[in-house]
Amino acid sequence: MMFTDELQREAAPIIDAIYEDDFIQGIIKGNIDKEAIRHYLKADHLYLNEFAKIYSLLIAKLNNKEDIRFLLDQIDFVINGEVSAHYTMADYVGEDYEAIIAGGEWYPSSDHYIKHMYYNAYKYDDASYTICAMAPCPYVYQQLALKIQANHDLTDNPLKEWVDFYAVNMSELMNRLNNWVNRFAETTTEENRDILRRNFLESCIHEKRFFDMAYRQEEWFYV
Ligand SMILES: Cc1ncc(CO)c(N)n1
Repeated sequence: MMFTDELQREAAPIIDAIYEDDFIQGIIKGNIDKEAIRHYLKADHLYLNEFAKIYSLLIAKLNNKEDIRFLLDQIDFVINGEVSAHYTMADYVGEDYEAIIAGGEWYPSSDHYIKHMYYNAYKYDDASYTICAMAPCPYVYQQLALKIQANHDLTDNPLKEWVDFYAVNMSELMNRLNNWVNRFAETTTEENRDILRRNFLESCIHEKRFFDMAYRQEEWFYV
């Protein structure tokens, strides 16, 4: 079994728990509180901006021109492509997207997630540590979308296009990220593999907390 297969096997219970949580169950039913979606968009717009910037830190760790070209394409996808998934959510809320995301911030759970990725990008020279912290972003969404599609008919669900987007757009990225990590994992120490494993599983938990953050409309200060 490849190292990343082991990671994904260990992540399965976390993804199952996310699937059962209120945010995803609300997506499945097509009746999630619009305030939860507004809060999600406020946070996720900023999260994706940082995700794109962290890709640029990864580029500095790579030498292969084709790998660098791929990450440049991923920066474009995150900034200009994934916004279509956000537009689906804005349509559900019934408000202008730019108006919704205005005033967003790194709420506590999103702040922790973003800094987990940056910490690894600045601490380690090898890209694999950062990639393991970033990989649950596409992987968890892909697995949730595929599980929703397999278990539910979303024909009349106003958030169907959000699910469909993540079911189809993550495969090439996951293959590339997995290849990078597996190549490094084959030659590094068990101690370093444990760091990679923890980075990946912590980010799966960060994904769970991000959805919960949106559902609870988490803020820094309750006054
Ligand atoms: C927090 C978060 N994780 C993953 C994705 C999927 O790209 C996203 N848009 N936001």
